[in-house]
Amino acid sequence: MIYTMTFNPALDYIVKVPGYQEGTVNRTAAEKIMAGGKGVNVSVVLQNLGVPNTALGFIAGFTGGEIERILKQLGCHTDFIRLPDGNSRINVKLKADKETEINGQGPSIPESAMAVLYQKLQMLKDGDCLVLAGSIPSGLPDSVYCEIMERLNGRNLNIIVDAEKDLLKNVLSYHPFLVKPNHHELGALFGKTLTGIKEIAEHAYLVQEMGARNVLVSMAGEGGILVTEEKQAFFSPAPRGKVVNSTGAGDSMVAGFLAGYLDGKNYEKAFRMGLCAGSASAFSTELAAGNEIAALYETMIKEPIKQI
Ligand SMILES: Nc1ncnc2c1ncn2[C@@H]1O[C@H](COP(=O)(O)OP(=O)(O)OP(=O)(O)O)[C@@H](O)[C@H]1O
Ligand SMILES: O=P(O)(O)OC[C@@]1(O)O[C@H](CO)[C@@H](O)[C@@H]1O
Repeated sequence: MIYTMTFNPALDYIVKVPGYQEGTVNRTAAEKIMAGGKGVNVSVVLQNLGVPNTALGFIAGFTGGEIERILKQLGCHTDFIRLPDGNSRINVKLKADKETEINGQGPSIPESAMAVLYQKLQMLKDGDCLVLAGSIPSGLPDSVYCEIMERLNGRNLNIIVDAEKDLLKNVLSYHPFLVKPNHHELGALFGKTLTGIKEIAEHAYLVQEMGARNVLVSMAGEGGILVTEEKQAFFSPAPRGKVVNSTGAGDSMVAGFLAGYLDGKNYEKAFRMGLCAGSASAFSTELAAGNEIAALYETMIKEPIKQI
């Protein structure tokens, strides 16, 4: 079974505001509310690919209720912990000439709720996957993903981490199965701006030396790089298409990678599926549907993936 864990789920309020101007009243040309948060998005895309999974996390208030309702409507299985106070955040995604995001802080998570989470995680069995994805509400320490991995140490689990800065750095020594920074996040780990495939791949190898088993680096429209535990490195450009909404492209990539990997344990297939799921979401108003991912995969399978 696959579990996704989102500490800070959100309602994503996606607004199109052509000609947006600061300091004045702007009117939207289109708007949409979606359930969001990185682990939540992974769950939705896995579900769209027909891969059973459970979305774990904390929700609060009327916004939390709406997140759960939307996910159920999409056919997702959820097992959220309800917090006593506050509201799950609303993250604003402003699509104008440039894309601007305002992500909320989210409700605080009391120790009693953390205890319920740790209890719940005891249900994970050998062979299960756990996706730890997204930021954590302020008030929780940057070591919280480590704490989870520490408690699960010794079990035969595949743990995937999609996080940045110390939240990511701290888990590496626990040997996660996969980490998926984008190339900016990868550079930030080393206090650098990375350019070019060679430099990005070299730093992906460094992250592997720090403990990650597999490192998948997403590069938005430039594609991605995968460094595997078999010491192979692949680069592929992204499938071509018209970008409509790239929110959640990275999460879709994680879902596609996992779905591809679990179907035959082949890293090249997993990488292709990751790229296709990421791009299919970027080319769609919502997160990618299974048939949209499959259609890109059919095109992409005709081209060999470059080993670097
Ligand atoms: N402009 C684009 N054109 C084609 N594919 C794209 C584009 N943007 C994203 N993708 C696809 O999605 C994958 C992940 O994108 P990206 O690197 O933007 O992830 P991310 O930064 O984690 O995104 P997010 O935080 O918005 O989920 C890319 O590797 C690519 O396959
Ligand atoms: O604030 P975080 O947890 O880093 O990111 C949250 C978020 O921006 O990530 C998803 C896209 O990847 C969105 O659904 C959501 O709003």
